[in-house]
Amino acid sequence: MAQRILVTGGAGYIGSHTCVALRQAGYEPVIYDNFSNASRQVLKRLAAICGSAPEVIEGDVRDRAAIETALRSHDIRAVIHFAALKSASESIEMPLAYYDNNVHGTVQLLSAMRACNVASLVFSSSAAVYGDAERMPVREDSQRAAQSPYGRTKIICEDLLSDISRAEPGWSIARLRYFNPFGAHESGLIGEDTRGVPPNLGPYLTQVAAGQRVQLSVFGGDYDTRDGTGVRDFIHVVDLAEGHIAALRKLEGDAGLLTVNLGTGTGYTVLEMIAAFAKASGRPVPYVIAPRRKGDIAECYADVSRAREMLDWRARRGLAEMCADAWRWQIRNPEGYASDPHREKAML
Ligand SMILES: O=c1ccn([C@@H]2O[C@H](COP(=O)(O)OP(=O)(O)O[C@H]3O[C@H](CO)[C@H](O)[C@H](O)[C@H]3O)[C@@H](O)[C@H]2O)c(=O)[nH]1
Repeated sequence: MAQRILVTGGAGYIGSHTCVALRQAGYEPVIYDNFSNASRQVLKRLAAICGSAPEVIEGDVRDRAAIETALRSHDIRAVIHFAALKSASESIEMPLAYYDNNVHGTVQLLSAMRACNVASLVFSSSAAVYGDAERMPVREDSQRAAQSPYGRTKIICEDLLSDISRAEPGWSIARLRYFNPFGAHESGLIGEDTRGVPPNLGPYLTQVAAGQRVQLSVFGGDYDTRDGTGVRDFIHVVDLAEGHIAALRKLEGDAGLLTVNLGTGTGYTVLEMIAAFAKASGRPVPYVIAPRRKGDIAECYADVSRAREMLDWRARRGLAEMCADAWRWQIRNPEGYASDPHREKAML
């Protein structure tokens, strides 16, 4: 029987793509999600892609008893822990919610896992832990210095995981530091469903190209980069999802603690992203250069050598594919998962 993997936050953007990758790799994902920032529609879409929907448990990661029940009743072997709040800017306004969901949630999850003898964990960390790193591409052993409460919750969880793995050697833990996910599954059935004003470049760009927003504000045109705008490592969400399978496989072999960047190793500027997206969509992307955004850094892209060596994984999809897939998702789902149900029926 396929090994069952509990995927907290499995109905979210990266989580849903990881459920597809898990099925393709012969695992059985069990989604654990409180749907606070995800749609139940994703389940139908996963069924259309995978042949059947994964099992779903509606629950909160801060509910230790509910996680224990989920782990025991589904004979779970490992956990991929996505469930968290993820907006750096929002975290500045509401730090307590971030510490509660991200740190307290992880403590509860780990306690439940220990009680149930489930000792294999893939943890969602972020390039946000690096802050304004001195050297690019940034290596895993760079100093961490987060710029936001969100980034600090990730550092605290990373430290918690290293302390636990030192104290209790039975654990197998991968801390994966994601760079900037973009794109969607090639089917156009699952993608990033942003509620309200998108805080990140990818969905904002997509909505401007679709005519849902008038123009993009480019935050800062005077950085010390090749065209003055910020540089980031945009990674196709399906590549990112596949990185989790590589990590899971690695954990099956060795106990211990791994920390790995999941990026492409290539940085693109905001203006390069705009040009690539305009090309992929065939639509103009009006923009204006605006003041720098508070807390932003000039550039951040990954050193990917450890991912290659330790996980035998690398990103395979390029910028054009990322943009084309994001655009397909957008035009098929102009309102995200809340799009017209008749239209949805026609798609499935
Ligand atoms: O409307 C926008 C949105 C973004 N940007 C620019 O686009 C780049 C990327 O910004 P994002 O908000 O998309 O992503 P960040 O790199 O700021 O942060 C994201 O990636 C980080 C990891 O690198 C963390 O995970 C963080 O939580 C997540 O929001 C930055 O130069 C930003 O200034 C714009 O110019 N206009």
